[in-house]
Amino acid sequence: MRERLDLLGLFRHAGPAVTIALTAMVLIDAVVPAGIAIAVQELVAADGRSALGPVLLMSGVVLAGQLALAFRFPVGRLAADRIDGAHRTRIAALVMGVPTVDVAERQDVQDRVKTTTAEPRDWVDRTSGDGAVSQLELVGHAVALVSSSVVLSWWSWWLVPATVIPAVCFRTMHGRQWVRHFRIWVEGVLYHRRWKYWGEVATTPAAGRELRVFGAGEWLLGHYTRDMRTHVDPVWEDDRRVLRGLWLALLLPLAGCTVAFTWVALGTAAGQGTIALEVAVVTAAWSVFSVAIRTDDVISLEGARPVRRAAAELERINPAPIPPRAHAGTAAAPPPLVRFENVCFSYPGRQVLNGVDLEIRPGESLALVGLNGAGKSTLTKLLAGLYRPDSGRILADGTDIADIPGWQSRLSVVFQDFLKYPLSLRDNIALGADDPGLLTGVVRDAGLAPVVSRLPGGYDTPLSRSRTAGVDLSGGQWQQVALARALYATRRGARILVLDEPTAHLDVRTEHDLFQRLPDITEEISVVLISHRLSTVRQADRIVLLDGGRITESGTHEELMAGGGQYATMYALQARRFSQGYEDRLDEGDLA
Ligand SMILES: Nc1ncnc2c1ncn2[C@@H]1O[C@H](COP(=O)(O)OP(=O)(O)OP(=O)(O)O)[C@@H](O)[C@H]1O
Repeated sequence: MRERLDLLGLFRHAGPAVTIALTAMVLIDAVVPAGIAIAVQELVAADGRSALGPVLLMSGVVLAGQLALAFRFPVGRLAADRIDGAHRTRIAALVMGVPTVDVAERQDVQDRVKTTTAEPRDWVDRTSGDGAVSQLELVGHAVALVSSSVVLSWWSWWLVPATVIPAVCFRTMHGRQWVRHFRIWVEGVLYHRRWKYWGEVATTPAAGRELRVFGAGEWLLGHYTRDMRTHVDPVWEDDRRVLRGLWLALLLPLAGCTVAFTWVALGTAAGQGTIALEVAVVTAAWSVFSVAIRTDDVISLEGARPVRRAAAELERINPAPIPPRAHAGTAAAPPPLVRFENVCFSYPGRQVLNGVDLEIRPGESLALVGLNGAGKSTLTKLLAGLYRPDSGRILADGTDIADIPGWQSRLSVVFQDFLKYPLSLRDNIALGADDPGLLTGVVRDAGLAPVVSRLPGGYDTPLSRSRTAGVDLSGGQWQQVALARALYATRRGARILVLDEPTAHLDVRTEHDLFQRLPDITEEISVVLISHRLSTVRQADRIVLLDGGRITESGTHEELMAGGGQYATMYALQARRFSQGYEDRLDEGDLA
């Protein structure tokens, strides 16, 4: 019951006009049979008197019914779409509202997000909006039953249970058959996906080449048929069962109608009621029957249930309000002194940081180096407050960053896997906080100015081939866009700039130019730079080496080289390989 009320409550997202219009149409549709019964009664009873009134009544009822029928689907679609829009926005806000990313990364959270926001692909898939509209229609069915019952009771109140009870029993039985059918279908959905997959493989040109060359067509069709039969055999078997059961179940409302028709006919013959009343009652009994056999809402309600449940479970993740951005023009505070104190952190089943002690001093450029998988990116995500340490603390000017409101707006990051928005260059950099005065400067600093001059629409060129007049950029140019985005945030108040492999896709010259400019463009900002190219990090004020979950070396390039530790070994090895023309990344095997 609660789930059903919740569904009706979703109409608050459809807007009052649409909700009122749809409710009116559903109610008109529901009372049309009773209205026709009354109009027919009036017509028959007119008998010689002017039939103008009854004819007008009949015309009005029929017309209203037809109009309601014509508008019900588009208005219902509009309501469902608005509800779905609000529902999906709410889910996105819920997930976005969690300041750390560990919750969003959880498999159970991902599964629920997928369930609750998926577009319907198969006949069993339904959205929240579909469920809400079906629930309203169910209310309409109840109104239809009540209004027809009123007409039936004019003959005898016994006619109401005699017709309505078998009709409700039929609806319940047939509804259960549909729910069972639905569940059988859903149980085999894994095989459904598989045979869909085999079907796609069989018909795509790329796969077609391989299948022909390797003569694997028969093998693939075998899989296709086997998986399809595994899924559809139980469904077809249940189809047959439903059809067999439907005949038996239909006997119930038919028996109710037959009793009503016979009773009324015999009564009229015996002079118990007028012909006019008989016609009205027979029409109402037919209406009860027709309401009983409309069970299409059952699938919508059942299909929307997992969507609603997943949404309710996501509601429990308890989001915080999305933190405000730092604003341009506000006197930006100087960069803080950041201290990692004995920080430990694990992903599920894997400890990555094991007692990190580290200082990021105000305004310094700090290079963080280490082998692949050492935990460098993880450390910067902890700094950005995207994860919380399992133990230990990260302090900014003595306060735990978890207790600093809007901490994330004080940072700017170029992530290794930065996003490429299919939007204009302007939006890709400003992310909606447009300030033309800042844009030109960061584009120049990121080395993007020549690219912008070649774009057909300048800053407003969509960076996606799928958009009208859109263009795509090269990997290196996209990286410059990500850098410009990060620099833009620093101009708006961020005071720590994290660069995680910011030049991995840049050519040597562009990279060299960028690092030459970096000290000037990041003045009064702390910079944390992660790079595998040790030739580029050597210019940093300080270099720290992360190994075995701890900071094991710290100093300037010269100090670390003189120390002869792991950094010195890595540097020497990389310099040698570079001079021989090899790629300059190192992994554990190189140091053995
Ligand atoms: N979201 C995650 N869930 C589970 N494990 C993760 C996740 N992100 C990273 N890891 C694991 O944590 C370890 C450290 O990863 P991280 O990306 O921090 O290393 P890194 O030093 O930045 O590596 P690279 O130099 O290759 O970029 C790796 O073993 C990685 O597989």
